[in-house]
This record gives sequence, structure tokens and C-alpha cells, in this order.
Amino acid sequence: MHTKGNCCCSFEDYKLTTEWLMNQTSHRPKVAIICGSGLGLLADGASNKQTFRYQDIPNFPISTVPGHDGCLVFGTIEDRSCVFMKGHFHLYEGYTLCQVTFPVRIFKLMGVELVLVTNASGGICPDFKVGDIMIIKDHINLPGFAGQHPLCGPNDERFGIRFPCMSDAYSKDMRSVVVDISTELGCSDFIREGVYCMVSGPNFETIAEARMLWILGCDSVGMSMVPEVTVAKHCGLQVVALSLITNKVSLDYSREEKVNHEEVLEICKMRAELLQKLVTSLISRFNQQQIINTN
Ligand SMILES: O=P(O)(O)O[C@@H]1C[C@H](O)[C@@H](CO)O1
Ligand SMILES: Nc1nc2[nH]cnc2c(=O)[nH]1
Repeated sequence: MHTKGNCCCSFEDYKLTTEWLMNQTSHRPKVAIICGSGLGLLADGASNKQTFRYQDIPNFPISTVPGHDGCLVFGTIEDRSCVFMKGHFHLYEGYTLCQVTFPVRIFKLMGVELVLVTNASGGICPDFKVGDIMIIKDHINLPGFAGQHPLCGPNDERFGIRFPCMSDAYSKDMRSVVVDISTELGCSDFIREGVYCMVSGPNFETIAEARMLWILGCDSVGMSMVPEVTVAKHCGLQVVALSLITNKVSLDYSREEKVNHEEVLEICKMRAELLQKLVTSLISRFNQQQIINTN
């Protein structure tokens, strides 16, 4: 890869990877699903699967975090060709934001129209319970405030404009479809809506940090997704994002619980089946043209 300002990938890098993948598969996905920590199981329901390990794909970073399998799976759900990222990339792994978001631009060049993101996060809103699924309605890009932003550096107009609008990053129509689906599936008790804040990690929050985030309007906190969503929105993709609340973030010095990654993965396992049903139904609605291009 070449270095261009803050960006380490050129348009040719993106093109080369896209062409390599398109030459290996006959799938032409319109939907990409980015599976967060421990949520790679979401790909298991697909048929006609074709799997590529990240290390075998030109220019692709590799996953270094437990719970992130590190492979790209093409498959069919409800007659719709999809591509799943089993594992995504994080700043705390030492990747640049250009590497973290590399796959999103590959999806764009492949012809993807909708990116469905799942992740794990800690619940800050005191009403949230472990195992709740938060439909993300907005985010706070905390690393972005400090210049760790995936769109810093020369802007490539082939992907999008210099100053993209982010006030509608998470499609309102799609969010209401998720609410409808959760009612049909009888799981609306677990469904919340809220604001996700990205921190770089890798440590979980101090109590003072958690209190600050709550005052700032954050309902949950995690270490991913915002760069991918920003790049997806920049290049005109629709986005829907679901965050699994895997732990409650402590706002109180008297609380004894200590969060750890194993607990995060355990809760992901517990909710993987429900998330899979939600994701499948969402793809099928997309398939029925109910929510396509209505952003
Ligand atoms: O990769 P995601 O954002 O789903 O997972 C969160 C953030 C860290 O990677 C990990 C910490 O347990 O969970
Ligand atoms: N930053 C952060 N990321 C998480 N991912 C899962 N839980 C948490 C959490 O409590 N804090």
C-alpha cells in the first residue's frame, strides 16, 4: 500500500482487492454485514457460502482479537447475496483508520448498497440491561475530535465529498423496520435505541470517564464501528447498526463488578441466535424493496 497523507491506501489498492475478490466469487452482494466481537455466528445462517481468510485477501488487514474469526464470507440469505465480515479491525490493534475502514470501500466498489453493523458495547444508560440490543440512532466520534478520523487526508472524490453530512448516518426508516421486526419476533422487550460513543480502547472506562460520557449524552460505549459508518456514509451507503449491551458500565464507585472481554463474548453467544433472526429478517425486508433507497 502507498502512503498518501494520513491515508495508507490508494484507489488502485481498493480496486485491486475488489477485482481479486470479484474474480474468485460469483456472488454480487448488495448487503454487507460487519460482525462485531463474538458475533461471527451471524454468517452461519447463509447458504452457498464461500469463505476467504483475511490473510489470503490482497491488502486486507488481519484480525488479532479473540472473538474475531478473521474471514470474509459470501453467502445467500433470503435469495439475496450478502457478504459477512467475521471480525473487524480496531484502532487499539495498531491499525490506521484507513486500514480499519478498508473493507467498507471494497464493499462500495463491489456494488453493496446497505451496510449492517453489529458490535458489543457497555451500557451507560442506567435503564439498559445486559443482553439488550441497542439500535444505534447516532454516535459520538470521540477519537475523531482528536484528529483520529478516517476521512482526514486528501479526499478522493470517487468515494465522496470533502465535507459529508453525518446528521442522518443511521437510516430512520431502517431503524423503524428493526422495531417492527422485533415486535414480530416477540423480542421488543430487549430492544432499545440510543447513542453509541466510540473510544479508542483497549482499556474499559474508568468511572470518571463513564460519568463524563453519560453527561455528554452517550447511552453505550464501545471501541469500534464509528470509522466504518463514517466511511460508509461518505461513499453513499445506507447504514443500520445494532449494538449488543454486553455489560453495564459502572457510574458508581461503590459497584464491585469488573468488566472483561470473556464476559463480553459470553453475552454475545447468548444473544447470537436472536441477532441472527433480526439480521435475517432485515435482509429479507431489504430484499422485498420495502426499505431500499428510502433513506
Ligand atoms: O469489536 P466490537 O466493537 O464488537 O467489540 C467490543 C470492543 C472490543 O473490541 C471488545 C472489548 O470486549 O468488545
Ligand atoms: N469501551 C468499551 N467497550 C466495550 N465493549 C464491550 N463492553 C464495553 C465497555 O464497557 N466499554
